[in-house]
Amino acid sequence: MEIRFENSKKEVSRMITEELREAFLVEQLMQEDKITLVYSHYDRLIVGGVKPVNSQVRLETHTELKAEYFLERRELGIINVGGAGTVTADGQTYHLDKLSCLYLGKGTKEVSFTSTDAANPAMFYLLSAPAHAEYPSRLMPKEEASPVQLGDAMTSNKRTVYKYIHLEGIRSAQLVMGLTVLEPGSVWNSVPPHTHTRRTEVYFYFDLPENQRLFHFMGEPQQTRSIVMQNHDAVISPPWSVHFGCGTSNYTFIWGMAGENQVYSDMDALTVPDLK
Ligand SMILES: O=C[C@H](O)[C@@H](O)CC(=O)C(=O)O
Ligand SMILES: [Zn+2]
Repeated sequence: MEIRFENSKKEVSRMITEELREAFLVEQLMQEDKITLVYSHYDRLIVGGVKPVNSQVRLETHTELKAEYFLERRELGIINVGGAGTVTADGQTYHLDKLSCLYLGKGTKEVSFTSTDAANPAMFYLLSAPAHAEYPSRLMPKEEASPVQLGDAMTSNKRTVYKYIHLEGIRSAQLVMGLTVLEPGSVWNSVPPHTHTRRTEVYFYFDLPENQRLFHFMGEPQQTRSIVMQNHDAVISPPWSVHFGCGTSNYTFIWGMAGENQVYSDMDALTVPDLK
């Protein structure tokens, strides 16, 4: 597991492209038959991915956690972005079709991932936050994730937000998680943009065709920076940073947050002309 520490606003404002990518971009999370994990010190979020093909893959603890098992003091949100698969947690088997979400609460000891069909493997996106209270594990298919329509075709940002782990959905100690599907022809996500110093956010982009790219914007609103991303890359958004993107094609993304509170609508809104 890779460990990444924080960077100050001032430091970030002076970073060259490579430094910015090294600090915030998490590349290619979906590796065959192994778990990729990055521990960010922004709200201690762990971002990861696993694509089981030929074998069952287990979630192991890591020396940095000083824990007997990964979820001893943590909770985990899982969203499948591939073919059908199963997650087994302490003997209980959960079936996840594409875009189903599974929440595993603190105290879950054994976690493993399998694909139903090796020819169309599951791809599980993982986001974990520290948890000091136990909430029940729960599966939620996309159909139950309260869709909200946002944006307009005229501003190329027509999209549907699905919330899974939040105050009115799957309850958690601090994790908030869901996904946003852009309509064909719409390419701008999270515009008009916002910040929320109360929470760190991580974006994971998928269903972006191989030879297309996503321009993810970060930084202070009056000093934006961009990171060019590919399908299955994630990006860490510090609490003080804007987070929005534009694709050269249609795409979908998972957003996830942790921090001071769990109120989804508690954003500090910006207008497009606020940006520099
Ligand atoms: O704080 C909330 C997150 O940035 C996302 O939910 C926003 C988003 O998916 C969108 O507007 O498209
Ligand atoms: Zn946000």
